[in-house]
Amino acid sequence: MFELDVTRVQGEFTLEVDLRLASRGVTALFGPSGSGKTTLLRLIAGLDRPDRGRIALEGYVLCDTATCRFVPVHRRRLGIVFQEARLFPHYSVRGNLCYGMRDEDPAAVARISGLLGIDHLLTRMPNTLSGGEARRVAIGRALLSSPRLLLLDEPLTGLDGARKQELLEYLAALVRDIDIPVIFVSHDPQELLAVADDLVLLEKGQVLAHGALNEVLARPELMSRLGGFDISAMLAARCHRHDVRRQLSELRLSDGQMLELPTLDIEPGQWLKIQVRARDVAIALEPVSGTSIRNTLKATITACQPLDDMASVTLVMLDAGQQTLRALISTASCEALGLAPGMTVQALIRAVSLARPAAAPALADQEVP
Ligand SMILES: Nc1ncnc2c1ncn2[C@@H]1O[C@H](COP(=O)(O)OP(=O)(O)OP(=O)(O)O)[C@@H](O)[C@H]1O
Repeated sequence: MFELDVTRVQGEFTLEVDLRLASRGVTALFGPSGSGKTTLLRLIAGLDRPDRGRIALEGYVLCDTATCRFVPVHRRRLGIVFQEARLFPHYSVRGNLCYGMRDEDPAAVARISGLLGIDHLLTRMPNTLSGGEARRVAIGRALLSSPRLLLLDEPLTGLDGARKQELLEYLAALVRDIDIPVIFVSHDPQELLAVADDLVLLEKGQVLAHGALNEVLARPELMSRLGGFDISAMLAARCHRHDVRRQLSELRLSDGQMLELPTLDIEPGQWLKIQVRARDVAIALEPVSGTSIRNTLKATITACQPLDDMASVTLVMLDAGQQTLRALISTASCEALGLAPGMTVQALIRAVSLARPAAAPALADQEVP
């Protein structure tokens, strides 16, 4: 477990955070500009000291003001990747990758460079690399130093669309392969949806919410604070087949229900997560015909909750084959249909609204529901 219980005052601003993060997986730090993300990252890295508090990783204390313990940045064994790659210009890519390794381990270099797609760059010098390639090398170097924790501070910022997408794909695959906690700071909801397991929402130096990404995204009281996220659900589904003529992919949920969406680049048989935005889900009491909506899922209502900041809109929580789905409908419709927990309804979802989060990889076996 990664324990963070720190306070730091900077002028008018106070960061006050008390968090327990998982030992594995990606925790996204999200919050508006000035909410304290960088301040927190600098405390974890050991670039600044808290005024009060303790930071411990798997019981190893990095900092504790009560006992005056402070492990300096170079002895924390953290992998840190900033917005800019900061490679050593006089070392080759291989030299950069091996820089922080205690003993050179060709098998580890081969594994990480394979995962990051930089095998062909190993003899090149940093000034010959593109921005995206240099970031991949920086991430590889951070990982090969056998860190206890990986800190990624907006590692994709400033890359153009194609390079960003490419690096996101490598990153999404990589973070599933490593066995240390990863803290990922980003302003971009699509990046976080692709790589994060958990989300910490910061505001004015305080933790407003912390939990599994899917659960935090579903909390109606956070809707206005989550900016670009929208309320959504992530459904795990298996690619059943592709219909080339109609340019659609058919997916099946674990209970056998089917979804159709524009063709996905995934092999039949593979599992993946699909983002379903609550505002793209409508509800009917009975199966409907004569509609353009291609997807109908039978679901049970588990809760109906008007939004705190918009009472004319109700969030309906649904259970579809033991997966949570959400629908945002008008409170007037909710009342007119008499919707209530326990009712079985039809959730209608437009095919074109369904999306696989950018670069989200196929699910690993242990993630399949
Ligand atoms: N040295 C300092 N002295 C006084 N205030 C500071 C100092 N450094 C940062 N702050 C303030 O602390 C607050 C948190 O800043 P921080 O950089 O952690 O935010 P952030 O969430 O990373 O923002 P961004 O998304 O814009 O990078 C801001 O109000 C900032 O002005």
